[in-house]
Amino acid sequence: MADSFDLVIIGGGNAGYIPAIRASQLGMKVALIEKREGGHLGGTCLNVGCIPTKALLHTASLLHDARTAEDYGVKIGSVELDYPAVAKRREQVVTQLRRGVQGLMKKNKVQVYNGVGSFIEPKKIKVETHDGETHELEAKNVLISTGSAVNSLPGLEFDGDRVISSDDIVTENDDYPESIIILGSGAVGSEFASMYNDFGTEVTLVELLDRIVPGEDPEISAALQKEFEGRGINVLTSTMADSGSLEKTKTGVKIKTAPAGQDKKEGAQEEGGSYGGESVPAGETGDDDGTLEAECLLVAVGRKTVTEELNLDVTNVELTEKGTIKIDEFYRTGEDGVYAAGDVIGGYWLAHAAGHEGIIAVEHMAGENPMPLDQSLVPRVTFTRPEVASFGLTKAQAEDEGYDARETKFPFRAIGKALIEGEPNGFVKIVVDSETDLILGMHAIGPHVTDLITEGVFAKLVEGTPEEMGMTIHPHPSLSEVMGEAAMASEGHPIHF
Ligand SMILES: Cc1cc2nc3c(=O)[nH]c(=O)nc-3n(C[C@H](O)[C@H](O)[C@H](O)COP(=O)(O)OP(=O)(O)OC[C@H]3O[C@@H](n4cnc5c(N)ncnc54)[C@H](O)[C@@H]3O)c2cc1C
Ligand SMILES: NC(=O)c1ccc[n+]([C@@H]2O[C@H](COP(=O)([O-])OP(=O)(O)OC[C@H]3O[C@@H](n4cnc5c(N)ncnc54)[C@H](O)[C@@H]3O)[C@@H](O)[C@H]2O)c1
Repeated sequence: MADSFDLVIIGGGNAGYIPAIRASQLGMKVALIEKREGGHLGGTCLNVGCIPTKALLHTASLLHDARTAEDYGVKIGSVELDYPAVAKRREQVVTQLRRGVQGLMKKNKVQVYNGVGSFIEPKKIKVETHDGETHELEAKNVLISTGSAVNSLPGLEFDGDRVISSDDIVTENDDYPESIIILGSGAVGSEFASMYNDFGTEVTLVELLDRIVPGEDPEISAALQKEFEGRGINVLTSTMADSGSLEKTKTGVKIKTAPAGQDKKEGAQEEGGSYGGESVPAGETGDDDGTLEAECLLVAVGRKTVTEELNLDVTNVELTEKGTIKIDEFYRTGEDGVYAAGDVIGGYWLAHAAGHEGIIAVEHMAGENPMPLDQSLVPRVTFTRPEVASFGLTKAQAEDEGYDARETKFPFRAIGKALIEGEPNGFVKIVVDSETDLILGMHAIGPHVTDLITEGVFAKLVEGTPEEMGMTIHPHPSLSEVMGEAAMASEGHPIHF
């Protein structure tokens, strides 16, 4: 006999377990299916994404602080990285959070199944467990949240040793490379470039487009590149790696690179680019024999959606050409009562976006009246040193959309706390509609901007103006003062610059 549920969710990442909790709060009987071995919930983000990477980046940041401690009058002596201990701590953090999510499922009476979920019929789901058991679940509604997985390029297939993915880095327990070539400078490529550079690894960052973090404001890309190069990272933009030339040697890899042709760049912009989408194949290079050599090659050119095991053919769920599931503003697919959220639908491939999308989907199922997600309110964050954060439109994008936009920039070097913390580089930009004085976007690089950006998002959410942000009293001395100053600068009266 099939078990019956108000909602069956396939995929236990942010777009799955978070809406499971919300659905339970709304009185639904919920089942959550997760295929990861060990039944670990939390998806990419908790197991191989946000959390383990940020744990590693925290160590990188501590290393940097320890190496520069003498500038602040603290003598530490020799500073060394104990990688097995770093990996152990990373795992402790991940394990503790996994337990937390498991506990939340229990608390919210969500029935968790560990196995592969697939459609038998649009409202009948099969779970095949790893030890060969099968369960059938009847569902009034289904939420597909099967997420995304690492994606390589033809000729650069992952081998876990010389040609590696982000999954390999965050599950490595013993060692880290002395040198690395990183293909792709989106969030994955740039964060690992920053981390390995702090670890002491020799890093070459190769980007097909003409600037790194190409999804960000061009001035942010230029500022990050300057910081990276100042730290000794070899940054190659407008550069194409020839996958056919890959050679695995006794000690590592060799690959040829050449200037990227315009056609390839356009392909990358259309199909991939930072924050989601499909990657473009690494093509042939020209005559220039710019051979790169390193211990390993990280391919970080975007991810692919996971839908193969779902047996979508028995439903009216449709896929786009890029393999993402087609949805409407409430995340309804083409099949009545079947919704989809998270990386599997494309858009911003970010954990916080995934969770919000899933919540809107289940609130809609429950007959609540959720507001559709405003994409311009999704903060985009990159945890490099220095950090990058943004939301909404750049000035150029705003003008393309017909706004009479004005842009103002305020530097961190005019903020006392930034000097105290030894982080004077960076700035916050605010883009405003000159006609209405409403905020259209913010773009920031510098200390803790991944935290600071939320103030701007909230101001935009409540249709606040820079005038009101400027009137908000920011504690002194704090980094948050940069937000108030940027807002006052937008009104033509910054105080400290
Ligand atoms: C290295 C890295 C770092 C990142 N850092 C950040 C960050 O700092 N901040 C941020 O916002 N985002 C970050 N992201 C992106 C973030 O991880 C994703 O946007 C987020 O995990 C998407 O959540 P999701 O639930 O849609 O998909 P996923 O997290 O991919 O979860 C999908 C789940 O579904 C399961 N599944 C798939 N098919 C089936 C099936 N048929 N049956 C049962 N289960 C199935 C999978 O095992 C998986 O657990 C990072 C990503 C990577 C790779
Ligand atoms: N801090 C965060 O929020 C965070 C961290 C990591 C990952 N993520 C998410 O995970 C997803 C995957 O990240 P990603 O960085 O792998 O993908 P991405 O799409 O963000 O960036 C891929 C980059 O690779 C470049 N590229 C494509 N083909 C190339 C080639 N052949 N050679 C060189 N460069 C090439 C693209 O131009 C682009 O800059 C993203 O959507 C991102 O939002 C988020």
